[in-house]
Amino acid sequence: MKIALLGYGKMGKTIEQIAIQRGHSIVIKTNNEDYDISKADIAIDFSIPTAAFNNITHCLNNNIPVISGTTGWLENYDKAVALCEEKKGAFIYASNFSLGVNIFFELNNTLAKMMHSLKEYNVSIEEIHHTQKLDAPSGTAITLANGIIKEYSNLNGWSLEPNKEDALPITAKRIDAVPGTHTVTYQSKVDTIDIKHTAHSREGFALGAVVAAEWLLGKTGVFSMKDVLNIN
Ligand SMILES: NC(=O)C1=CN([C@@H]2O[C@H](COP(=O)(O)OP(=O)(O)OC[C@H]3O[C@@H](n4cnc5c(N)ncnc54)[C@H](OP(=O)(O)O)[C@@H]3O)[C@@H](O)[C@H]2O)C=CC1
Ligand SMILES: O=C(O)C1=N[C@H](C(=O)O)C[C@H](O)C1
Repeated sequence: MKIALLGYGKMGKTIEQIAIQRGHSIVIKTNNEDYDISKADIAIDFSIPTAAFNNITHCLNNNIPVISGTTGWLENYDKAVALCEEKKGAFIYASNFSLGVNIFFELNNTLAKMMHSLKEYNVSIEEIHHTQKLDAPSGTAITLANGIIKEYSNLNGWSLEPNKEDALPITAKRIDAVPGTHTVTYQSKVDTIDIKHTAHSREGFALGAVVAAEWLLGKTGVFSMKDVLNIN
């Protein structure tokens, strides 16, 4: 595949290495909006929250399938979906492309189904990332929170404030070069249940994005990593 890398930062560079190892070529690598997308078979956007939606719409308007891993732009997700459907294009967004985190999402959903009626446990999320991260909480933490909130009728959303009524608390920590650690905790007076995913590098995210691009090429529609990984 001829791949356009929209965003050539930490993730763009890791994706480049893995894509080349898997026999693909990189025809565009850019850190701005000045590129000729018609040269590419598919685009992979790992840019910044304020640029992702423009990159995605530019691809869809030019009939180029697009993968986006950029977080912090989801207020425009429904518009991206509508445009993809209108143009009969192909689009995947995932807050986290790694296989391990997508399994962790399923564990989180199952655990929330088991815990929601046990009122002695309080649920919370902690995420830890490197200090260069622009958004908080992480996209992955938001996906985890949504998986929990849909099981809890007393939770109306999530909050970075610790004691907000009706909200699932998320703590976001920024430490040195941490690639991404997520912990979901259920705490009672007598015990604690934690489930935790720790990324050791960016390779898992990058491999998942390339696998998603390979899977998406030739398809039409809006998909998720559950489709790519054939989960459920
Ligand atoms: N879904 C997943 O699995 C993962 C998602 N992410 C997300 O991916 C995004 C990128 O992460 P990361 O690579 O670590 O961040 P970086 O800051 O290292 O890279 C982002 C790059 O985007 C560039 N950029 C700025 N404006 C544009 C534009 N208009 N078009 C294209 N590129 C642009 C930046 O350039 P400049 O520095 O010049 O501004 C920078 O090089 C983040 O939102 C992060 O949360 C990260 C890891 C995994
Ligand atoms: O910015 C990052 O680095 C990461 N961002 C994603 C997120 O916001 O969840 C995925 C991963 O945790 C790394």
